[in-house]
Amino acid sequence: MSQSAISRRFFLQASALAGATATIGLAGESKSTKSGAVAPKTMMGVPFEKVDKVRIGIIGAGARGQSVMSDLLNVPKVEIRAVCDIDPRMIELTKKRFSKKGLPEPRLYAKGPHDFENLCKQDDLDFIYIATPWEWHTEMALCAMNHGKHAGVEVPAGVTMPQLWELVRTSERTRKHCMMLENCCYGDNEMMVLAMARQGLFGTITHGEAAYIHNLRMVMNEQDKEGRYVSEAAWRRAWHTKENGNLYPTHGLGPVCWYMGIHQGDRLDSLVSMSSLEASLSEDQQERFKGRGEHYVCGDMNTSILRTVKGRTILLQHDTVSPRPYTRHNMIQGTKGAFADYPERLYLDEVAKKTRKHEWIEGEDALKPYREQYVHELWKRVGDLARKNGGHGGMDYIMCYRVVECMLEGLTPDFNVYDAAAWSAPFPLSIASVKGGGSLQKFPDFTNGHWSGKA
Ligand SMILES: NC(=O)c1ccc[n+]([C@@H]2O[C@H](COP(=O)([O-])OP(=O)(O)OC[C@H]3O[C@@H](n4cnc5c(N)ncnc54)[C@H](O)[C@@H]3O)[C@@H](O)[C@H]2O)c1
Repeated sequence: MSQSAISRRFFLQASALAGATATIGLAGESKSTKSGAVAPKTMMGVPFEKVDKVRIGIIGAGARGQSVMSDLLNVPKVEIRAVCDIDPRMIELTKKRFSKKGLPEPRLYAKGPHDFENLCKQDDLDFIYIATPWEWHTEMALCAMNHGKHAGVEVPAGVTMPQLWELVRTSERTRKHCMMLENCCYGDNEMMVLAMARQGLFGTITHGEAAYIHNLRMVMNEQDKEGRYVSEAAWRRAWHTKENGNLYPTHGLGPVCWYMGIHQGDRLDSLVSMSSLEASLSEDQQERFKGRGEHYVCGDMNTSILRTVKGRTILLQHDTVSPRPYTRHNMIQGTKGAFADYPERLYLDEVAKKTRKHEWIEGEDALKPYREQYVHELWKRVGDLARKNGGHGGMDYIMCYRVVECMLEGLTPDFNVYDAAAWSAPFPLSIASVKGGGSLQKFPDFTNGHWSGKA
């Protein structure tokens, strides 16, 4: 097993976080390519350099940036020293937040769409968090790494294959981490299922299901009193006029990749994708606004099927326009059992054999003993604080806390640039597959062989 797999296993097995410090000092190894040239060193298993406080810059202080800022300010040993946004209202909100907390105001950057480059040059920053519209993520993460900072980028990390490759190459060249901050990996259910998967409760894992099904029709149209678009209405709807595929793959996919141990002995290999017709967004626009003169091309429901090198399959869906309740599916199937979410339920072959009933174990009382047995160590330690302080039921606080902890203790991050690239790749690959009538698309091996643990 590779060193990175070992360090991750410490973390993923829930009870041994303290033991993870044993991985300090690991370094990636060079690898010769066929042409004889030396490939850049991998970032797999590379720990953060240890720091005694974490100095953070934030690019994008909109809805998400403000929420994560609030979480970060509740994590011990964090200093937010710089904030950038092109919208003066977000700069004002930031000022108010800091003055309310009695904290020194961070350096503020608001002089246009490229002022973030000046933030990246500020020399007293360790980590730059990026929460801007998708089209900016890669450029900003590259800039952060090129100026010697670790990057923490919102989802997805990039929207084209060349962008994802550039992130990988830049992280390897600069030796800076590029983490895509997939907060859903840190949800209490997701971390519990991770512990179950790692401890073999599901047997051999064969299949998973993931999704981002969230009716965002209101969000995509919100306007303030002056008629200006609010938050994601300013940019998200525009993507529906340009691309047809899975525009937001990572919230469901990230946790399933963790359960399957992707990049710890398995790798995403191929994908096929189809989209339904487009109808919900245009009907809604027509009904509420008599249309906006916009033409939507993104099918309401996009369904992709992914296959891993080991032969596991993942159903991955995206629908942000249809009227139905929220789900990320969060489903995992193995030879001994399954878990599915929304609502959460468990199926164990050994229980079914005893009860002779093919029924889910569901409901608070029935699931309680499993929750108690498999609660993740991080949730045990900081779950109360997370629930009190954190966005999205506490998962955002747990994620912020964990990133900071890794930097303070000099640990290998829980995910790296290869995860960012592979989990984001269904964005461009599904678009290509839909264009090709459901054609098969191959995932490249972003890790240069290091996924197998043998390279
Ligand atoms: N992980 C999650 O749970 C989660 C939740 C919501 C949003 N997001 C992601 O976070 C990102 C931001 O989403 P949001 O909801 O905050 O959107 P938003 O529109 O509210 O915020 C984006 C901010 O970026 C600023 N911005 C745009 N271009 C900029 C530039 N060149 N330089 C500096 N600032 C710039 C905007 O002024 C705005 O304040 C998106 O990628 C979104 O997908 C993630």
